[in-house]
Amino acid sequence: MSDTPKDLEGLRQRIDQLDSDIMRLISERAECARSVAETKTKDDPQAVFYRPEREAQVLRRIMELNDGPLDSEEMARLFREIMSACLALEQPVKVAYLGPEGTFTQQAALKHFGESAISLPMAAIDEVFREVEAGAVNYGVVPVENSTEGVINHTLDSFMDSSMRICGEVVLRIHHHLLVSDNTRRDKVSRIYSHPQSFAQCRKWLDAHYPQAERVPVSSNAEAARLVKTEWHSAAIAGDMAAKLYGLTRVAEKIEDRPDNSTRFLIIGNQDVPMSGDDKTSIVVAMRNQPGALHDLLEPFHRHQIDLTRLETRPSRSGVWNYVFFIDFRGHRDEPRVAAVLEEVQVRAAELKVLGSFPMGVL
Ligand SMILES: O=C(O)C(=O)C[C@]1(C(=O)O)C=C[C@@H](O)C=C1
Repeated sequence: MSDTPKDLEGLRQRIDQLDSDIMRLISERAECARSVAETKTKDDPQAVFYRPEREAQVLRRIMELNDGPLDSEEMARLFREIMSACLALEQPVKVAYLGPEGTFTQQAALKHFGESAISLPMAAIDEVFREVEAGAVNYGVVPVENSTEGVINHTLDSFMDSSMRICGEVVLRIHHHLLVSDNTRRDKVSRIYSHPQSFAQCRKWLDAHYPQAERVPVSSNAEAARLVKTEWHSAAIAGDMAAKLYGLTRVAEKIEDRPDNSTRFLIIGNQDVPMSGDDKTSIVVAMRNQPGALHDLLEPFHRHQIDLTRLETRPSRSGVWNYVFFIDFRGHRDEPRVAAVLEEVQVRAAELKVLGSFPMGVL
């Protein structure tokens, strides 16, 4: 770095030169990806181009190699976009998400697949499942749990009726803002629109700042933002994407009660994902309704020292007062230790479905 020029003109010339080098290297990388695609289709005409385990490895490696000055997440985000563009060159990937446009789920889809993916909004979670199942899109993105409000039951229930598998996860920090339009009389806000989950995540802030305003629940944050455009006495609680989409202004930023408020989303698809080196597995298990059933189910995990990351109970679709358990744990189904546990659980359970093994969310 000792030959780095010090004057503005010299620095800009250096940047131009570096940009040319970066562009040449990105093009070379893209050529490589194109050759990867040819190799994949030569071996298998039905080849799958998107490889979640490889993408996770590429991003983790970049984060490990990086020594600044950009922080590792920032660097990984740049590579996320390069890979997204390379994948689009192999085959554009089509992703359905819980819409409408401007929702946090769209943000999660773009964070996971990058801006070169074609993303299509769906009106409901089961529609996302149906589109993937029908082959109209390659993957789907649905929310599964929020750190403040807990699990999204609709998503768990959709897995019970579906053969879809989980191919990945993405965690998004959720920041809510109070938004108004140019027409809003800010001192006269008497109605606030938002999704019920967002109201719940901002309850204390609303009680403190807008105790008198009517809270009107709507189907999504983006819908809340859309409604505000036409009413002078209304505001919306929504995120940045919705604010940008509808040209709204933030009156108050990051109004969520908990600063670590985040939502986990799942990537659903038709493929079994190989090991990436840092994976998670999701299963759904129905136990016979008898004393000690939950203990019997969990005991093998404890004995094989497998780390459970989540356990949810949902009413079973068959029979009153029967329950199924959704369990997430660290490890991949191809690891011998995990395979052994799954075999034992299979014997003890009335029914076991492996929803998928997939890379832990990287970004
Ligand atoms: O390694 C592959 O299989 C590729 O297709 C290349 C590549 C990449 O750009 O690095 C692109 C898309 C895949 O999802 C994973 C990685």
